[in-house]
Amino acid sequence: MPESIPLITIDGPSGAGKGTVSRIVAEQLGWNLLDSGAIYRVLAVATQHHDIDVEHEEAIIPLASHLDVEFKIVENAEPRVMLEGEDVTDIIRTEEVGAVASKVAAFPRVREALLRRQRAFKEAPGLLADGRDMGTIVFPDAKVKVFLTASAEERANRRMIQLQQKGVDVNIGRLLDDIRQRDERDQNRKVAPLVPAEGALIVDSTELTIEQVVEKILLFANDKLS
Ligand SMILES: Nc1ncnc2c1ncn2[C@@H]1O[C@H](COP(=O)(O)OP(=O)(O)O)[C@@H](O)[C@H]1O
Ligand SMILES: Nc1ccn([C@@H]2O[C@H](COP(=O)(O)OP(=O)(O)O)[C@@H](O)[C@H]2O)c(=O)n1
Repeated sequence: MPESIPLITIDGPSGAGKGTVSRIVAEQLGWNLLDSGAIYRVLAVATQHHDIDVEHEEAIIPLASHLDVEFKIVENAEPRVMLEGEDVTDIIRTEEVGAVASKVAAFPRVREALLRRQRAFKEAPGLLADGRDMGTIVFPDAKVKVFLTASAEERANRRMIQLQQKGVDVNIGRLLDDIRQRDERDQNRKVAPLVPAEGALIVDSTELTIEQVVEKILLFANDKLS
């Protein structure tokens, strides 16, 4: 019965550590993982492939409804993200695609079109879902909700290190501006704005290691689920 499938949601701004921590927690629990941001990012790339104006909600809705996205599981590595059969795993992680994703994500009917697809990830033995509205809109009944954040400076710094490790040339000032703009758009949009869900554990990871964040979340989850 779907009601009995346990859920942990982790929402928060860019660079807070949601993806990293979600992967570790899901692996430790042996649960499924939903990286909802990847779906918005794939949609952003799809608008570019199909020459669709990102300001034009009506044109994006059919693309969102029929988005041909697949997460290919690879042993001991990150899943590969496929759009219409093409591997877009690396392209979707760029800051440019993140910015377009947050534009298309501001359209209410585009979000609506992606709801069912996200909810379908709820399968036994459990689901760890990360994004912006996992605890507020997509899975409001989740027993365990976390809001993971960190200062904008720390998040920009983490992104810089992450991109440098991939060999990408970065400018910290520009990264910080991008992060602030995306925060502003995600927090102030009319539908599904980025806000902590009621009852969420708020974790500020600015001064915490990844291990400390994982430990806090697992403790909270154990308590809520037992
Ligand atoms: N608590 C932490 N301390 C230091 N670095 C972190 C921490 N959490 C995550 N990171 C690093 O920050 C970068 C961004 O994390 P990520 O999980 O992609 O964030 P998000 O999914 O919230 O955008 C990654 O390189 C990750 O290893
Ligand atoms: N559940 C979600 C997930 C992402 N998004 C949008 O998609 C963009 C990219 O999400 P992401 O989670 O991949 O971004 P990062 O936190 O990894 O930078 C965000 O800036 C949001 O605008 C959303 O609106 N709702």
